Amino acid sequence: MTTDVTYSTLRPESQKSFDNLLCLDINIHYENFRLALKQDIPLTGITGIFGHSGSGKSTLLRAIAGLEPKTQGKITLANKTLLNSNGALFLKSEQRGVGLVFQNSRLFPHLSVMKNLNFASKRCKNSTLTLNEIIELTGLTPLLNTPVTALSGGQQQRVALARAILAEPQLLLLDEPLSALDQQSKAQLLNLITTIQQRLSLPILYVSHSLDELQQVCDNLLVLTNNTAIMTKKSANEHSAFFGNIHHMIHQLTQRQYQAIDSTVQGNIIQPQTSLALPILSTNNGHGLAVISLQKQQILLPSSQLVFAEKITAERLVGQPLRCFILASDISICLTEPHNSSIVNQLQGTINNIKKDNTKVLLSIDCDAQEFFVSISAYSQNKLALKQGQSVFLQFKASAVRTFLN
Ligand SMILES: Nc1ncnc2c1ncn2[C@@H]1O[C@H](COP(=O)(O)OP(=O)(O)OP(=O)(O)O)[C@@H](O)[C@H]1O
Repeated sequence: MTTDVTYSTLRPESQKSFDNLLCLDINIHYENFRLALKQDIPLTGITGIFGHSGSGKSTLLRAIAGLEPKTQGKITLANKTLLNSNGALFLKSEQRGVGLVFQNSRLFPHLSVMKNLNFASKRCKNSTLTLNEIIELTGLTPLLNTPVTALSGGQQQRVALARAILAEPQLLLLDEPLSALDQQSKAQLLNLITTIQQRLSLPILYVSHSLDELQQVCDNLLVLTNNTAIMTKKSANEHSAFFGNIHHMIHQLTQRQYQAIDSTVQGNIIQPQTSLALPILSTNNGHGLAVISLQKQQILLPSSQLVFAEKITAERLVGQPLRCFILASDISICLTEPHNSSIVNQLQGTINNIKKDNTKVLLSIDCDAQEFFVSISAYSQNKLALKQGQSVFLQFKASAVRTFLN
């Protein structure tokens, strides 16, 4: 059976400003797989690429990097044509201005860190940063004489990142860069990736099948899915729904899991959840709990969840947005304000929408203009006679508020 994957966005040509866009209009066909993608991606911040295993994430990065000779169509990067198969133009990988870091760092194993970097810097110069500045930025100074085979996975990935940015790419592609690392190294490397993006104003495309990871660092999300029922719909909105702000896209994916679509739909790809980026009011309320703020209400979570931003002092964390998520299954509903409960988070909200899926119900609830998702059984919905427009209380433990570290 051929897996036919078609992605499209329908923005009128006249409304495009190409200067700051990666424009993709491509077709890649293997014996059992076809990827068709029309999508413009802004060249700002970090864009996550998410999807099922086999949905074409790595193939897409390879096509952009010029490593996929079967790519048909057109790719332009800020007005520079990388590929135009009609005009028989296929820029070589090294001419594209695109850096690529894979899951495995692919360094020269017989050389030290410094020799790996020297080798790269002989072939390409970075006019913004010196080699020393890149070494400092990536925290490699103490490791320069170490053979790369003696480095941990996280350290090897830092060398791979340093090597990639030495070439001063216009776009950096990261293909599952954290997948071989432990949790602490993952958190450190995510910090480094964000720092690199900001210091160099370098747009990054970041492939991962970990939504937690993407939620932590991405501004936008492109979702690839071989869900032909969704992707072949004619409406422009349906198509553009697959690219957008990270939090919005996670909410879109959450809602889609409760839509009765035809049998071609593949299994669920995320756990239904509320994705948040809320300002920190306090890093510790005196009881080991941090406080983040909705407009009028507050959410408590374990202070230990703030470790992600470990280099920043507690005072500087206050006012910064914290990215976190709460699984829909971790929130319960109460009709009256719960006064005698050990559960620390109790938010008042209004039911916006109710979606049913056999025995499960997904409630979309507005709390201070923030959308929350709550999944309960159809039995509970009946018992409480929940209706659209009804005022309710959401309850969840501090530990239900998760960041990437949780
Ligand atoms: N050179 C190739 N020849 C034939 N089929 C290929 C080739 N490269 C990839 N494919 C097929 O293309 C499909 C997409 O593969 P790809 O590696 O891009 O998916 P992915 O989304 O990155 O998956 P994963 O998350 O598992 O890494 C798969 O079905 C794969 O078998």
